[in-house]
Amino acid sequence: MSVAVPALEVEHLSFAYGPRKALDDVGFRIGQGECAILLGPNGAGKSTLFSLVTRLYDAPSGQISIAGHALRKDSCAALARLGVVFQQPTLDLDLSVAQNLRYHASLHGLSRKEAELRIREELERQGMEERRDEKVRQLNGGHRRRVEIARALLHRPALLLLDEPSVGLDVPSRKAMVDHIHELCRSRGLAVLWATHLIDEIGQDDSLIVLHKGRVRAQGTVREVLAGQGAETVSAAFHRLTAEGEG
Ligand SMILES: Nc1ncnc2c1ncn2[C@@H]1O[C@H](COP(=O)(O)OP(=O)(O)OP(=O)(O)O)[C@@H](O)[C@H]1O
Repeated sequence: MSVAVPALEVEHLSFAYGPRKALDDVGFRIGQGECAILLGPNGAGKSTLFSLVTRLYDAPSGQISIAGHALRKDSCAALARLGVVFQQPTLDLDLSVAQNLRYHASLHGLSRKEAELRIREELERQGMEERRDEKVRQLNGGHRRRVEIARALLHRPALLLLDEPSVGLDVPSRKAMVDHIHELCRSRGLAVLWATHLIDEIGQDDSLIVLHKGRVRAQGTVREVLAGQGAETVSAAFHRLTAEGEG
């Protein structure tokens, strides 16, 4: 992939549930190595956006491209470059860590040998290698999340979607996860779209996309969004942006 190709490009994306508009002409780009935080109050359209990027729903209008592959025309190539961690855990609790990961690797067509190499690499990266033969049921919430992130990375995606992955984690587990994701962006050039309500998870170098009532209200680096709102904190900028149009 050339440097100029964004990991995710969304153009003129709209979606409605019957008469209810959920997304209205949404557009943004996420470059390689960029960690983009998606902020929005309840009902802003975050889950709808994720459902369209993962192709759970088809977008009737607009265009989504993942690593240069148009999702509608070239969906296999586009989805092959996508990793996802859903809000609800999706591991099989009665399989071991390694079995869960092997299953995912085989779905992505990795050879057994390549799968074993990558499983070891991802588990080591998160300090989980010695837990590989334990059943997922025996792991705590933070460790389960680590396995889910390892699984989402096995096929080396260009873009990782994270849907509030830190919900329910204790403070040390959250911090470990946030640090790990930022490190992946820096060291591997992984691009991330991360939906969260937790403003303290945002890093200095992250970019922000603020969604409200189905429209992008602001996007840019943390500094640009703060300057645009004349705000000192992300929290203050967020409240200004999402108070507009209320009532
Ligand atoms: N299945 C559905 N049928 C009808 N309306 C829906 C459906 N799912 C979502 N909506 C509506 O679409 C809009 C966007 O919802 P969405 O769930 O995408 O927002 P969200 O930002 O993910 O919210 P939350 O933070 O609460 O998960 C809301 O007005 C919501 O009520």
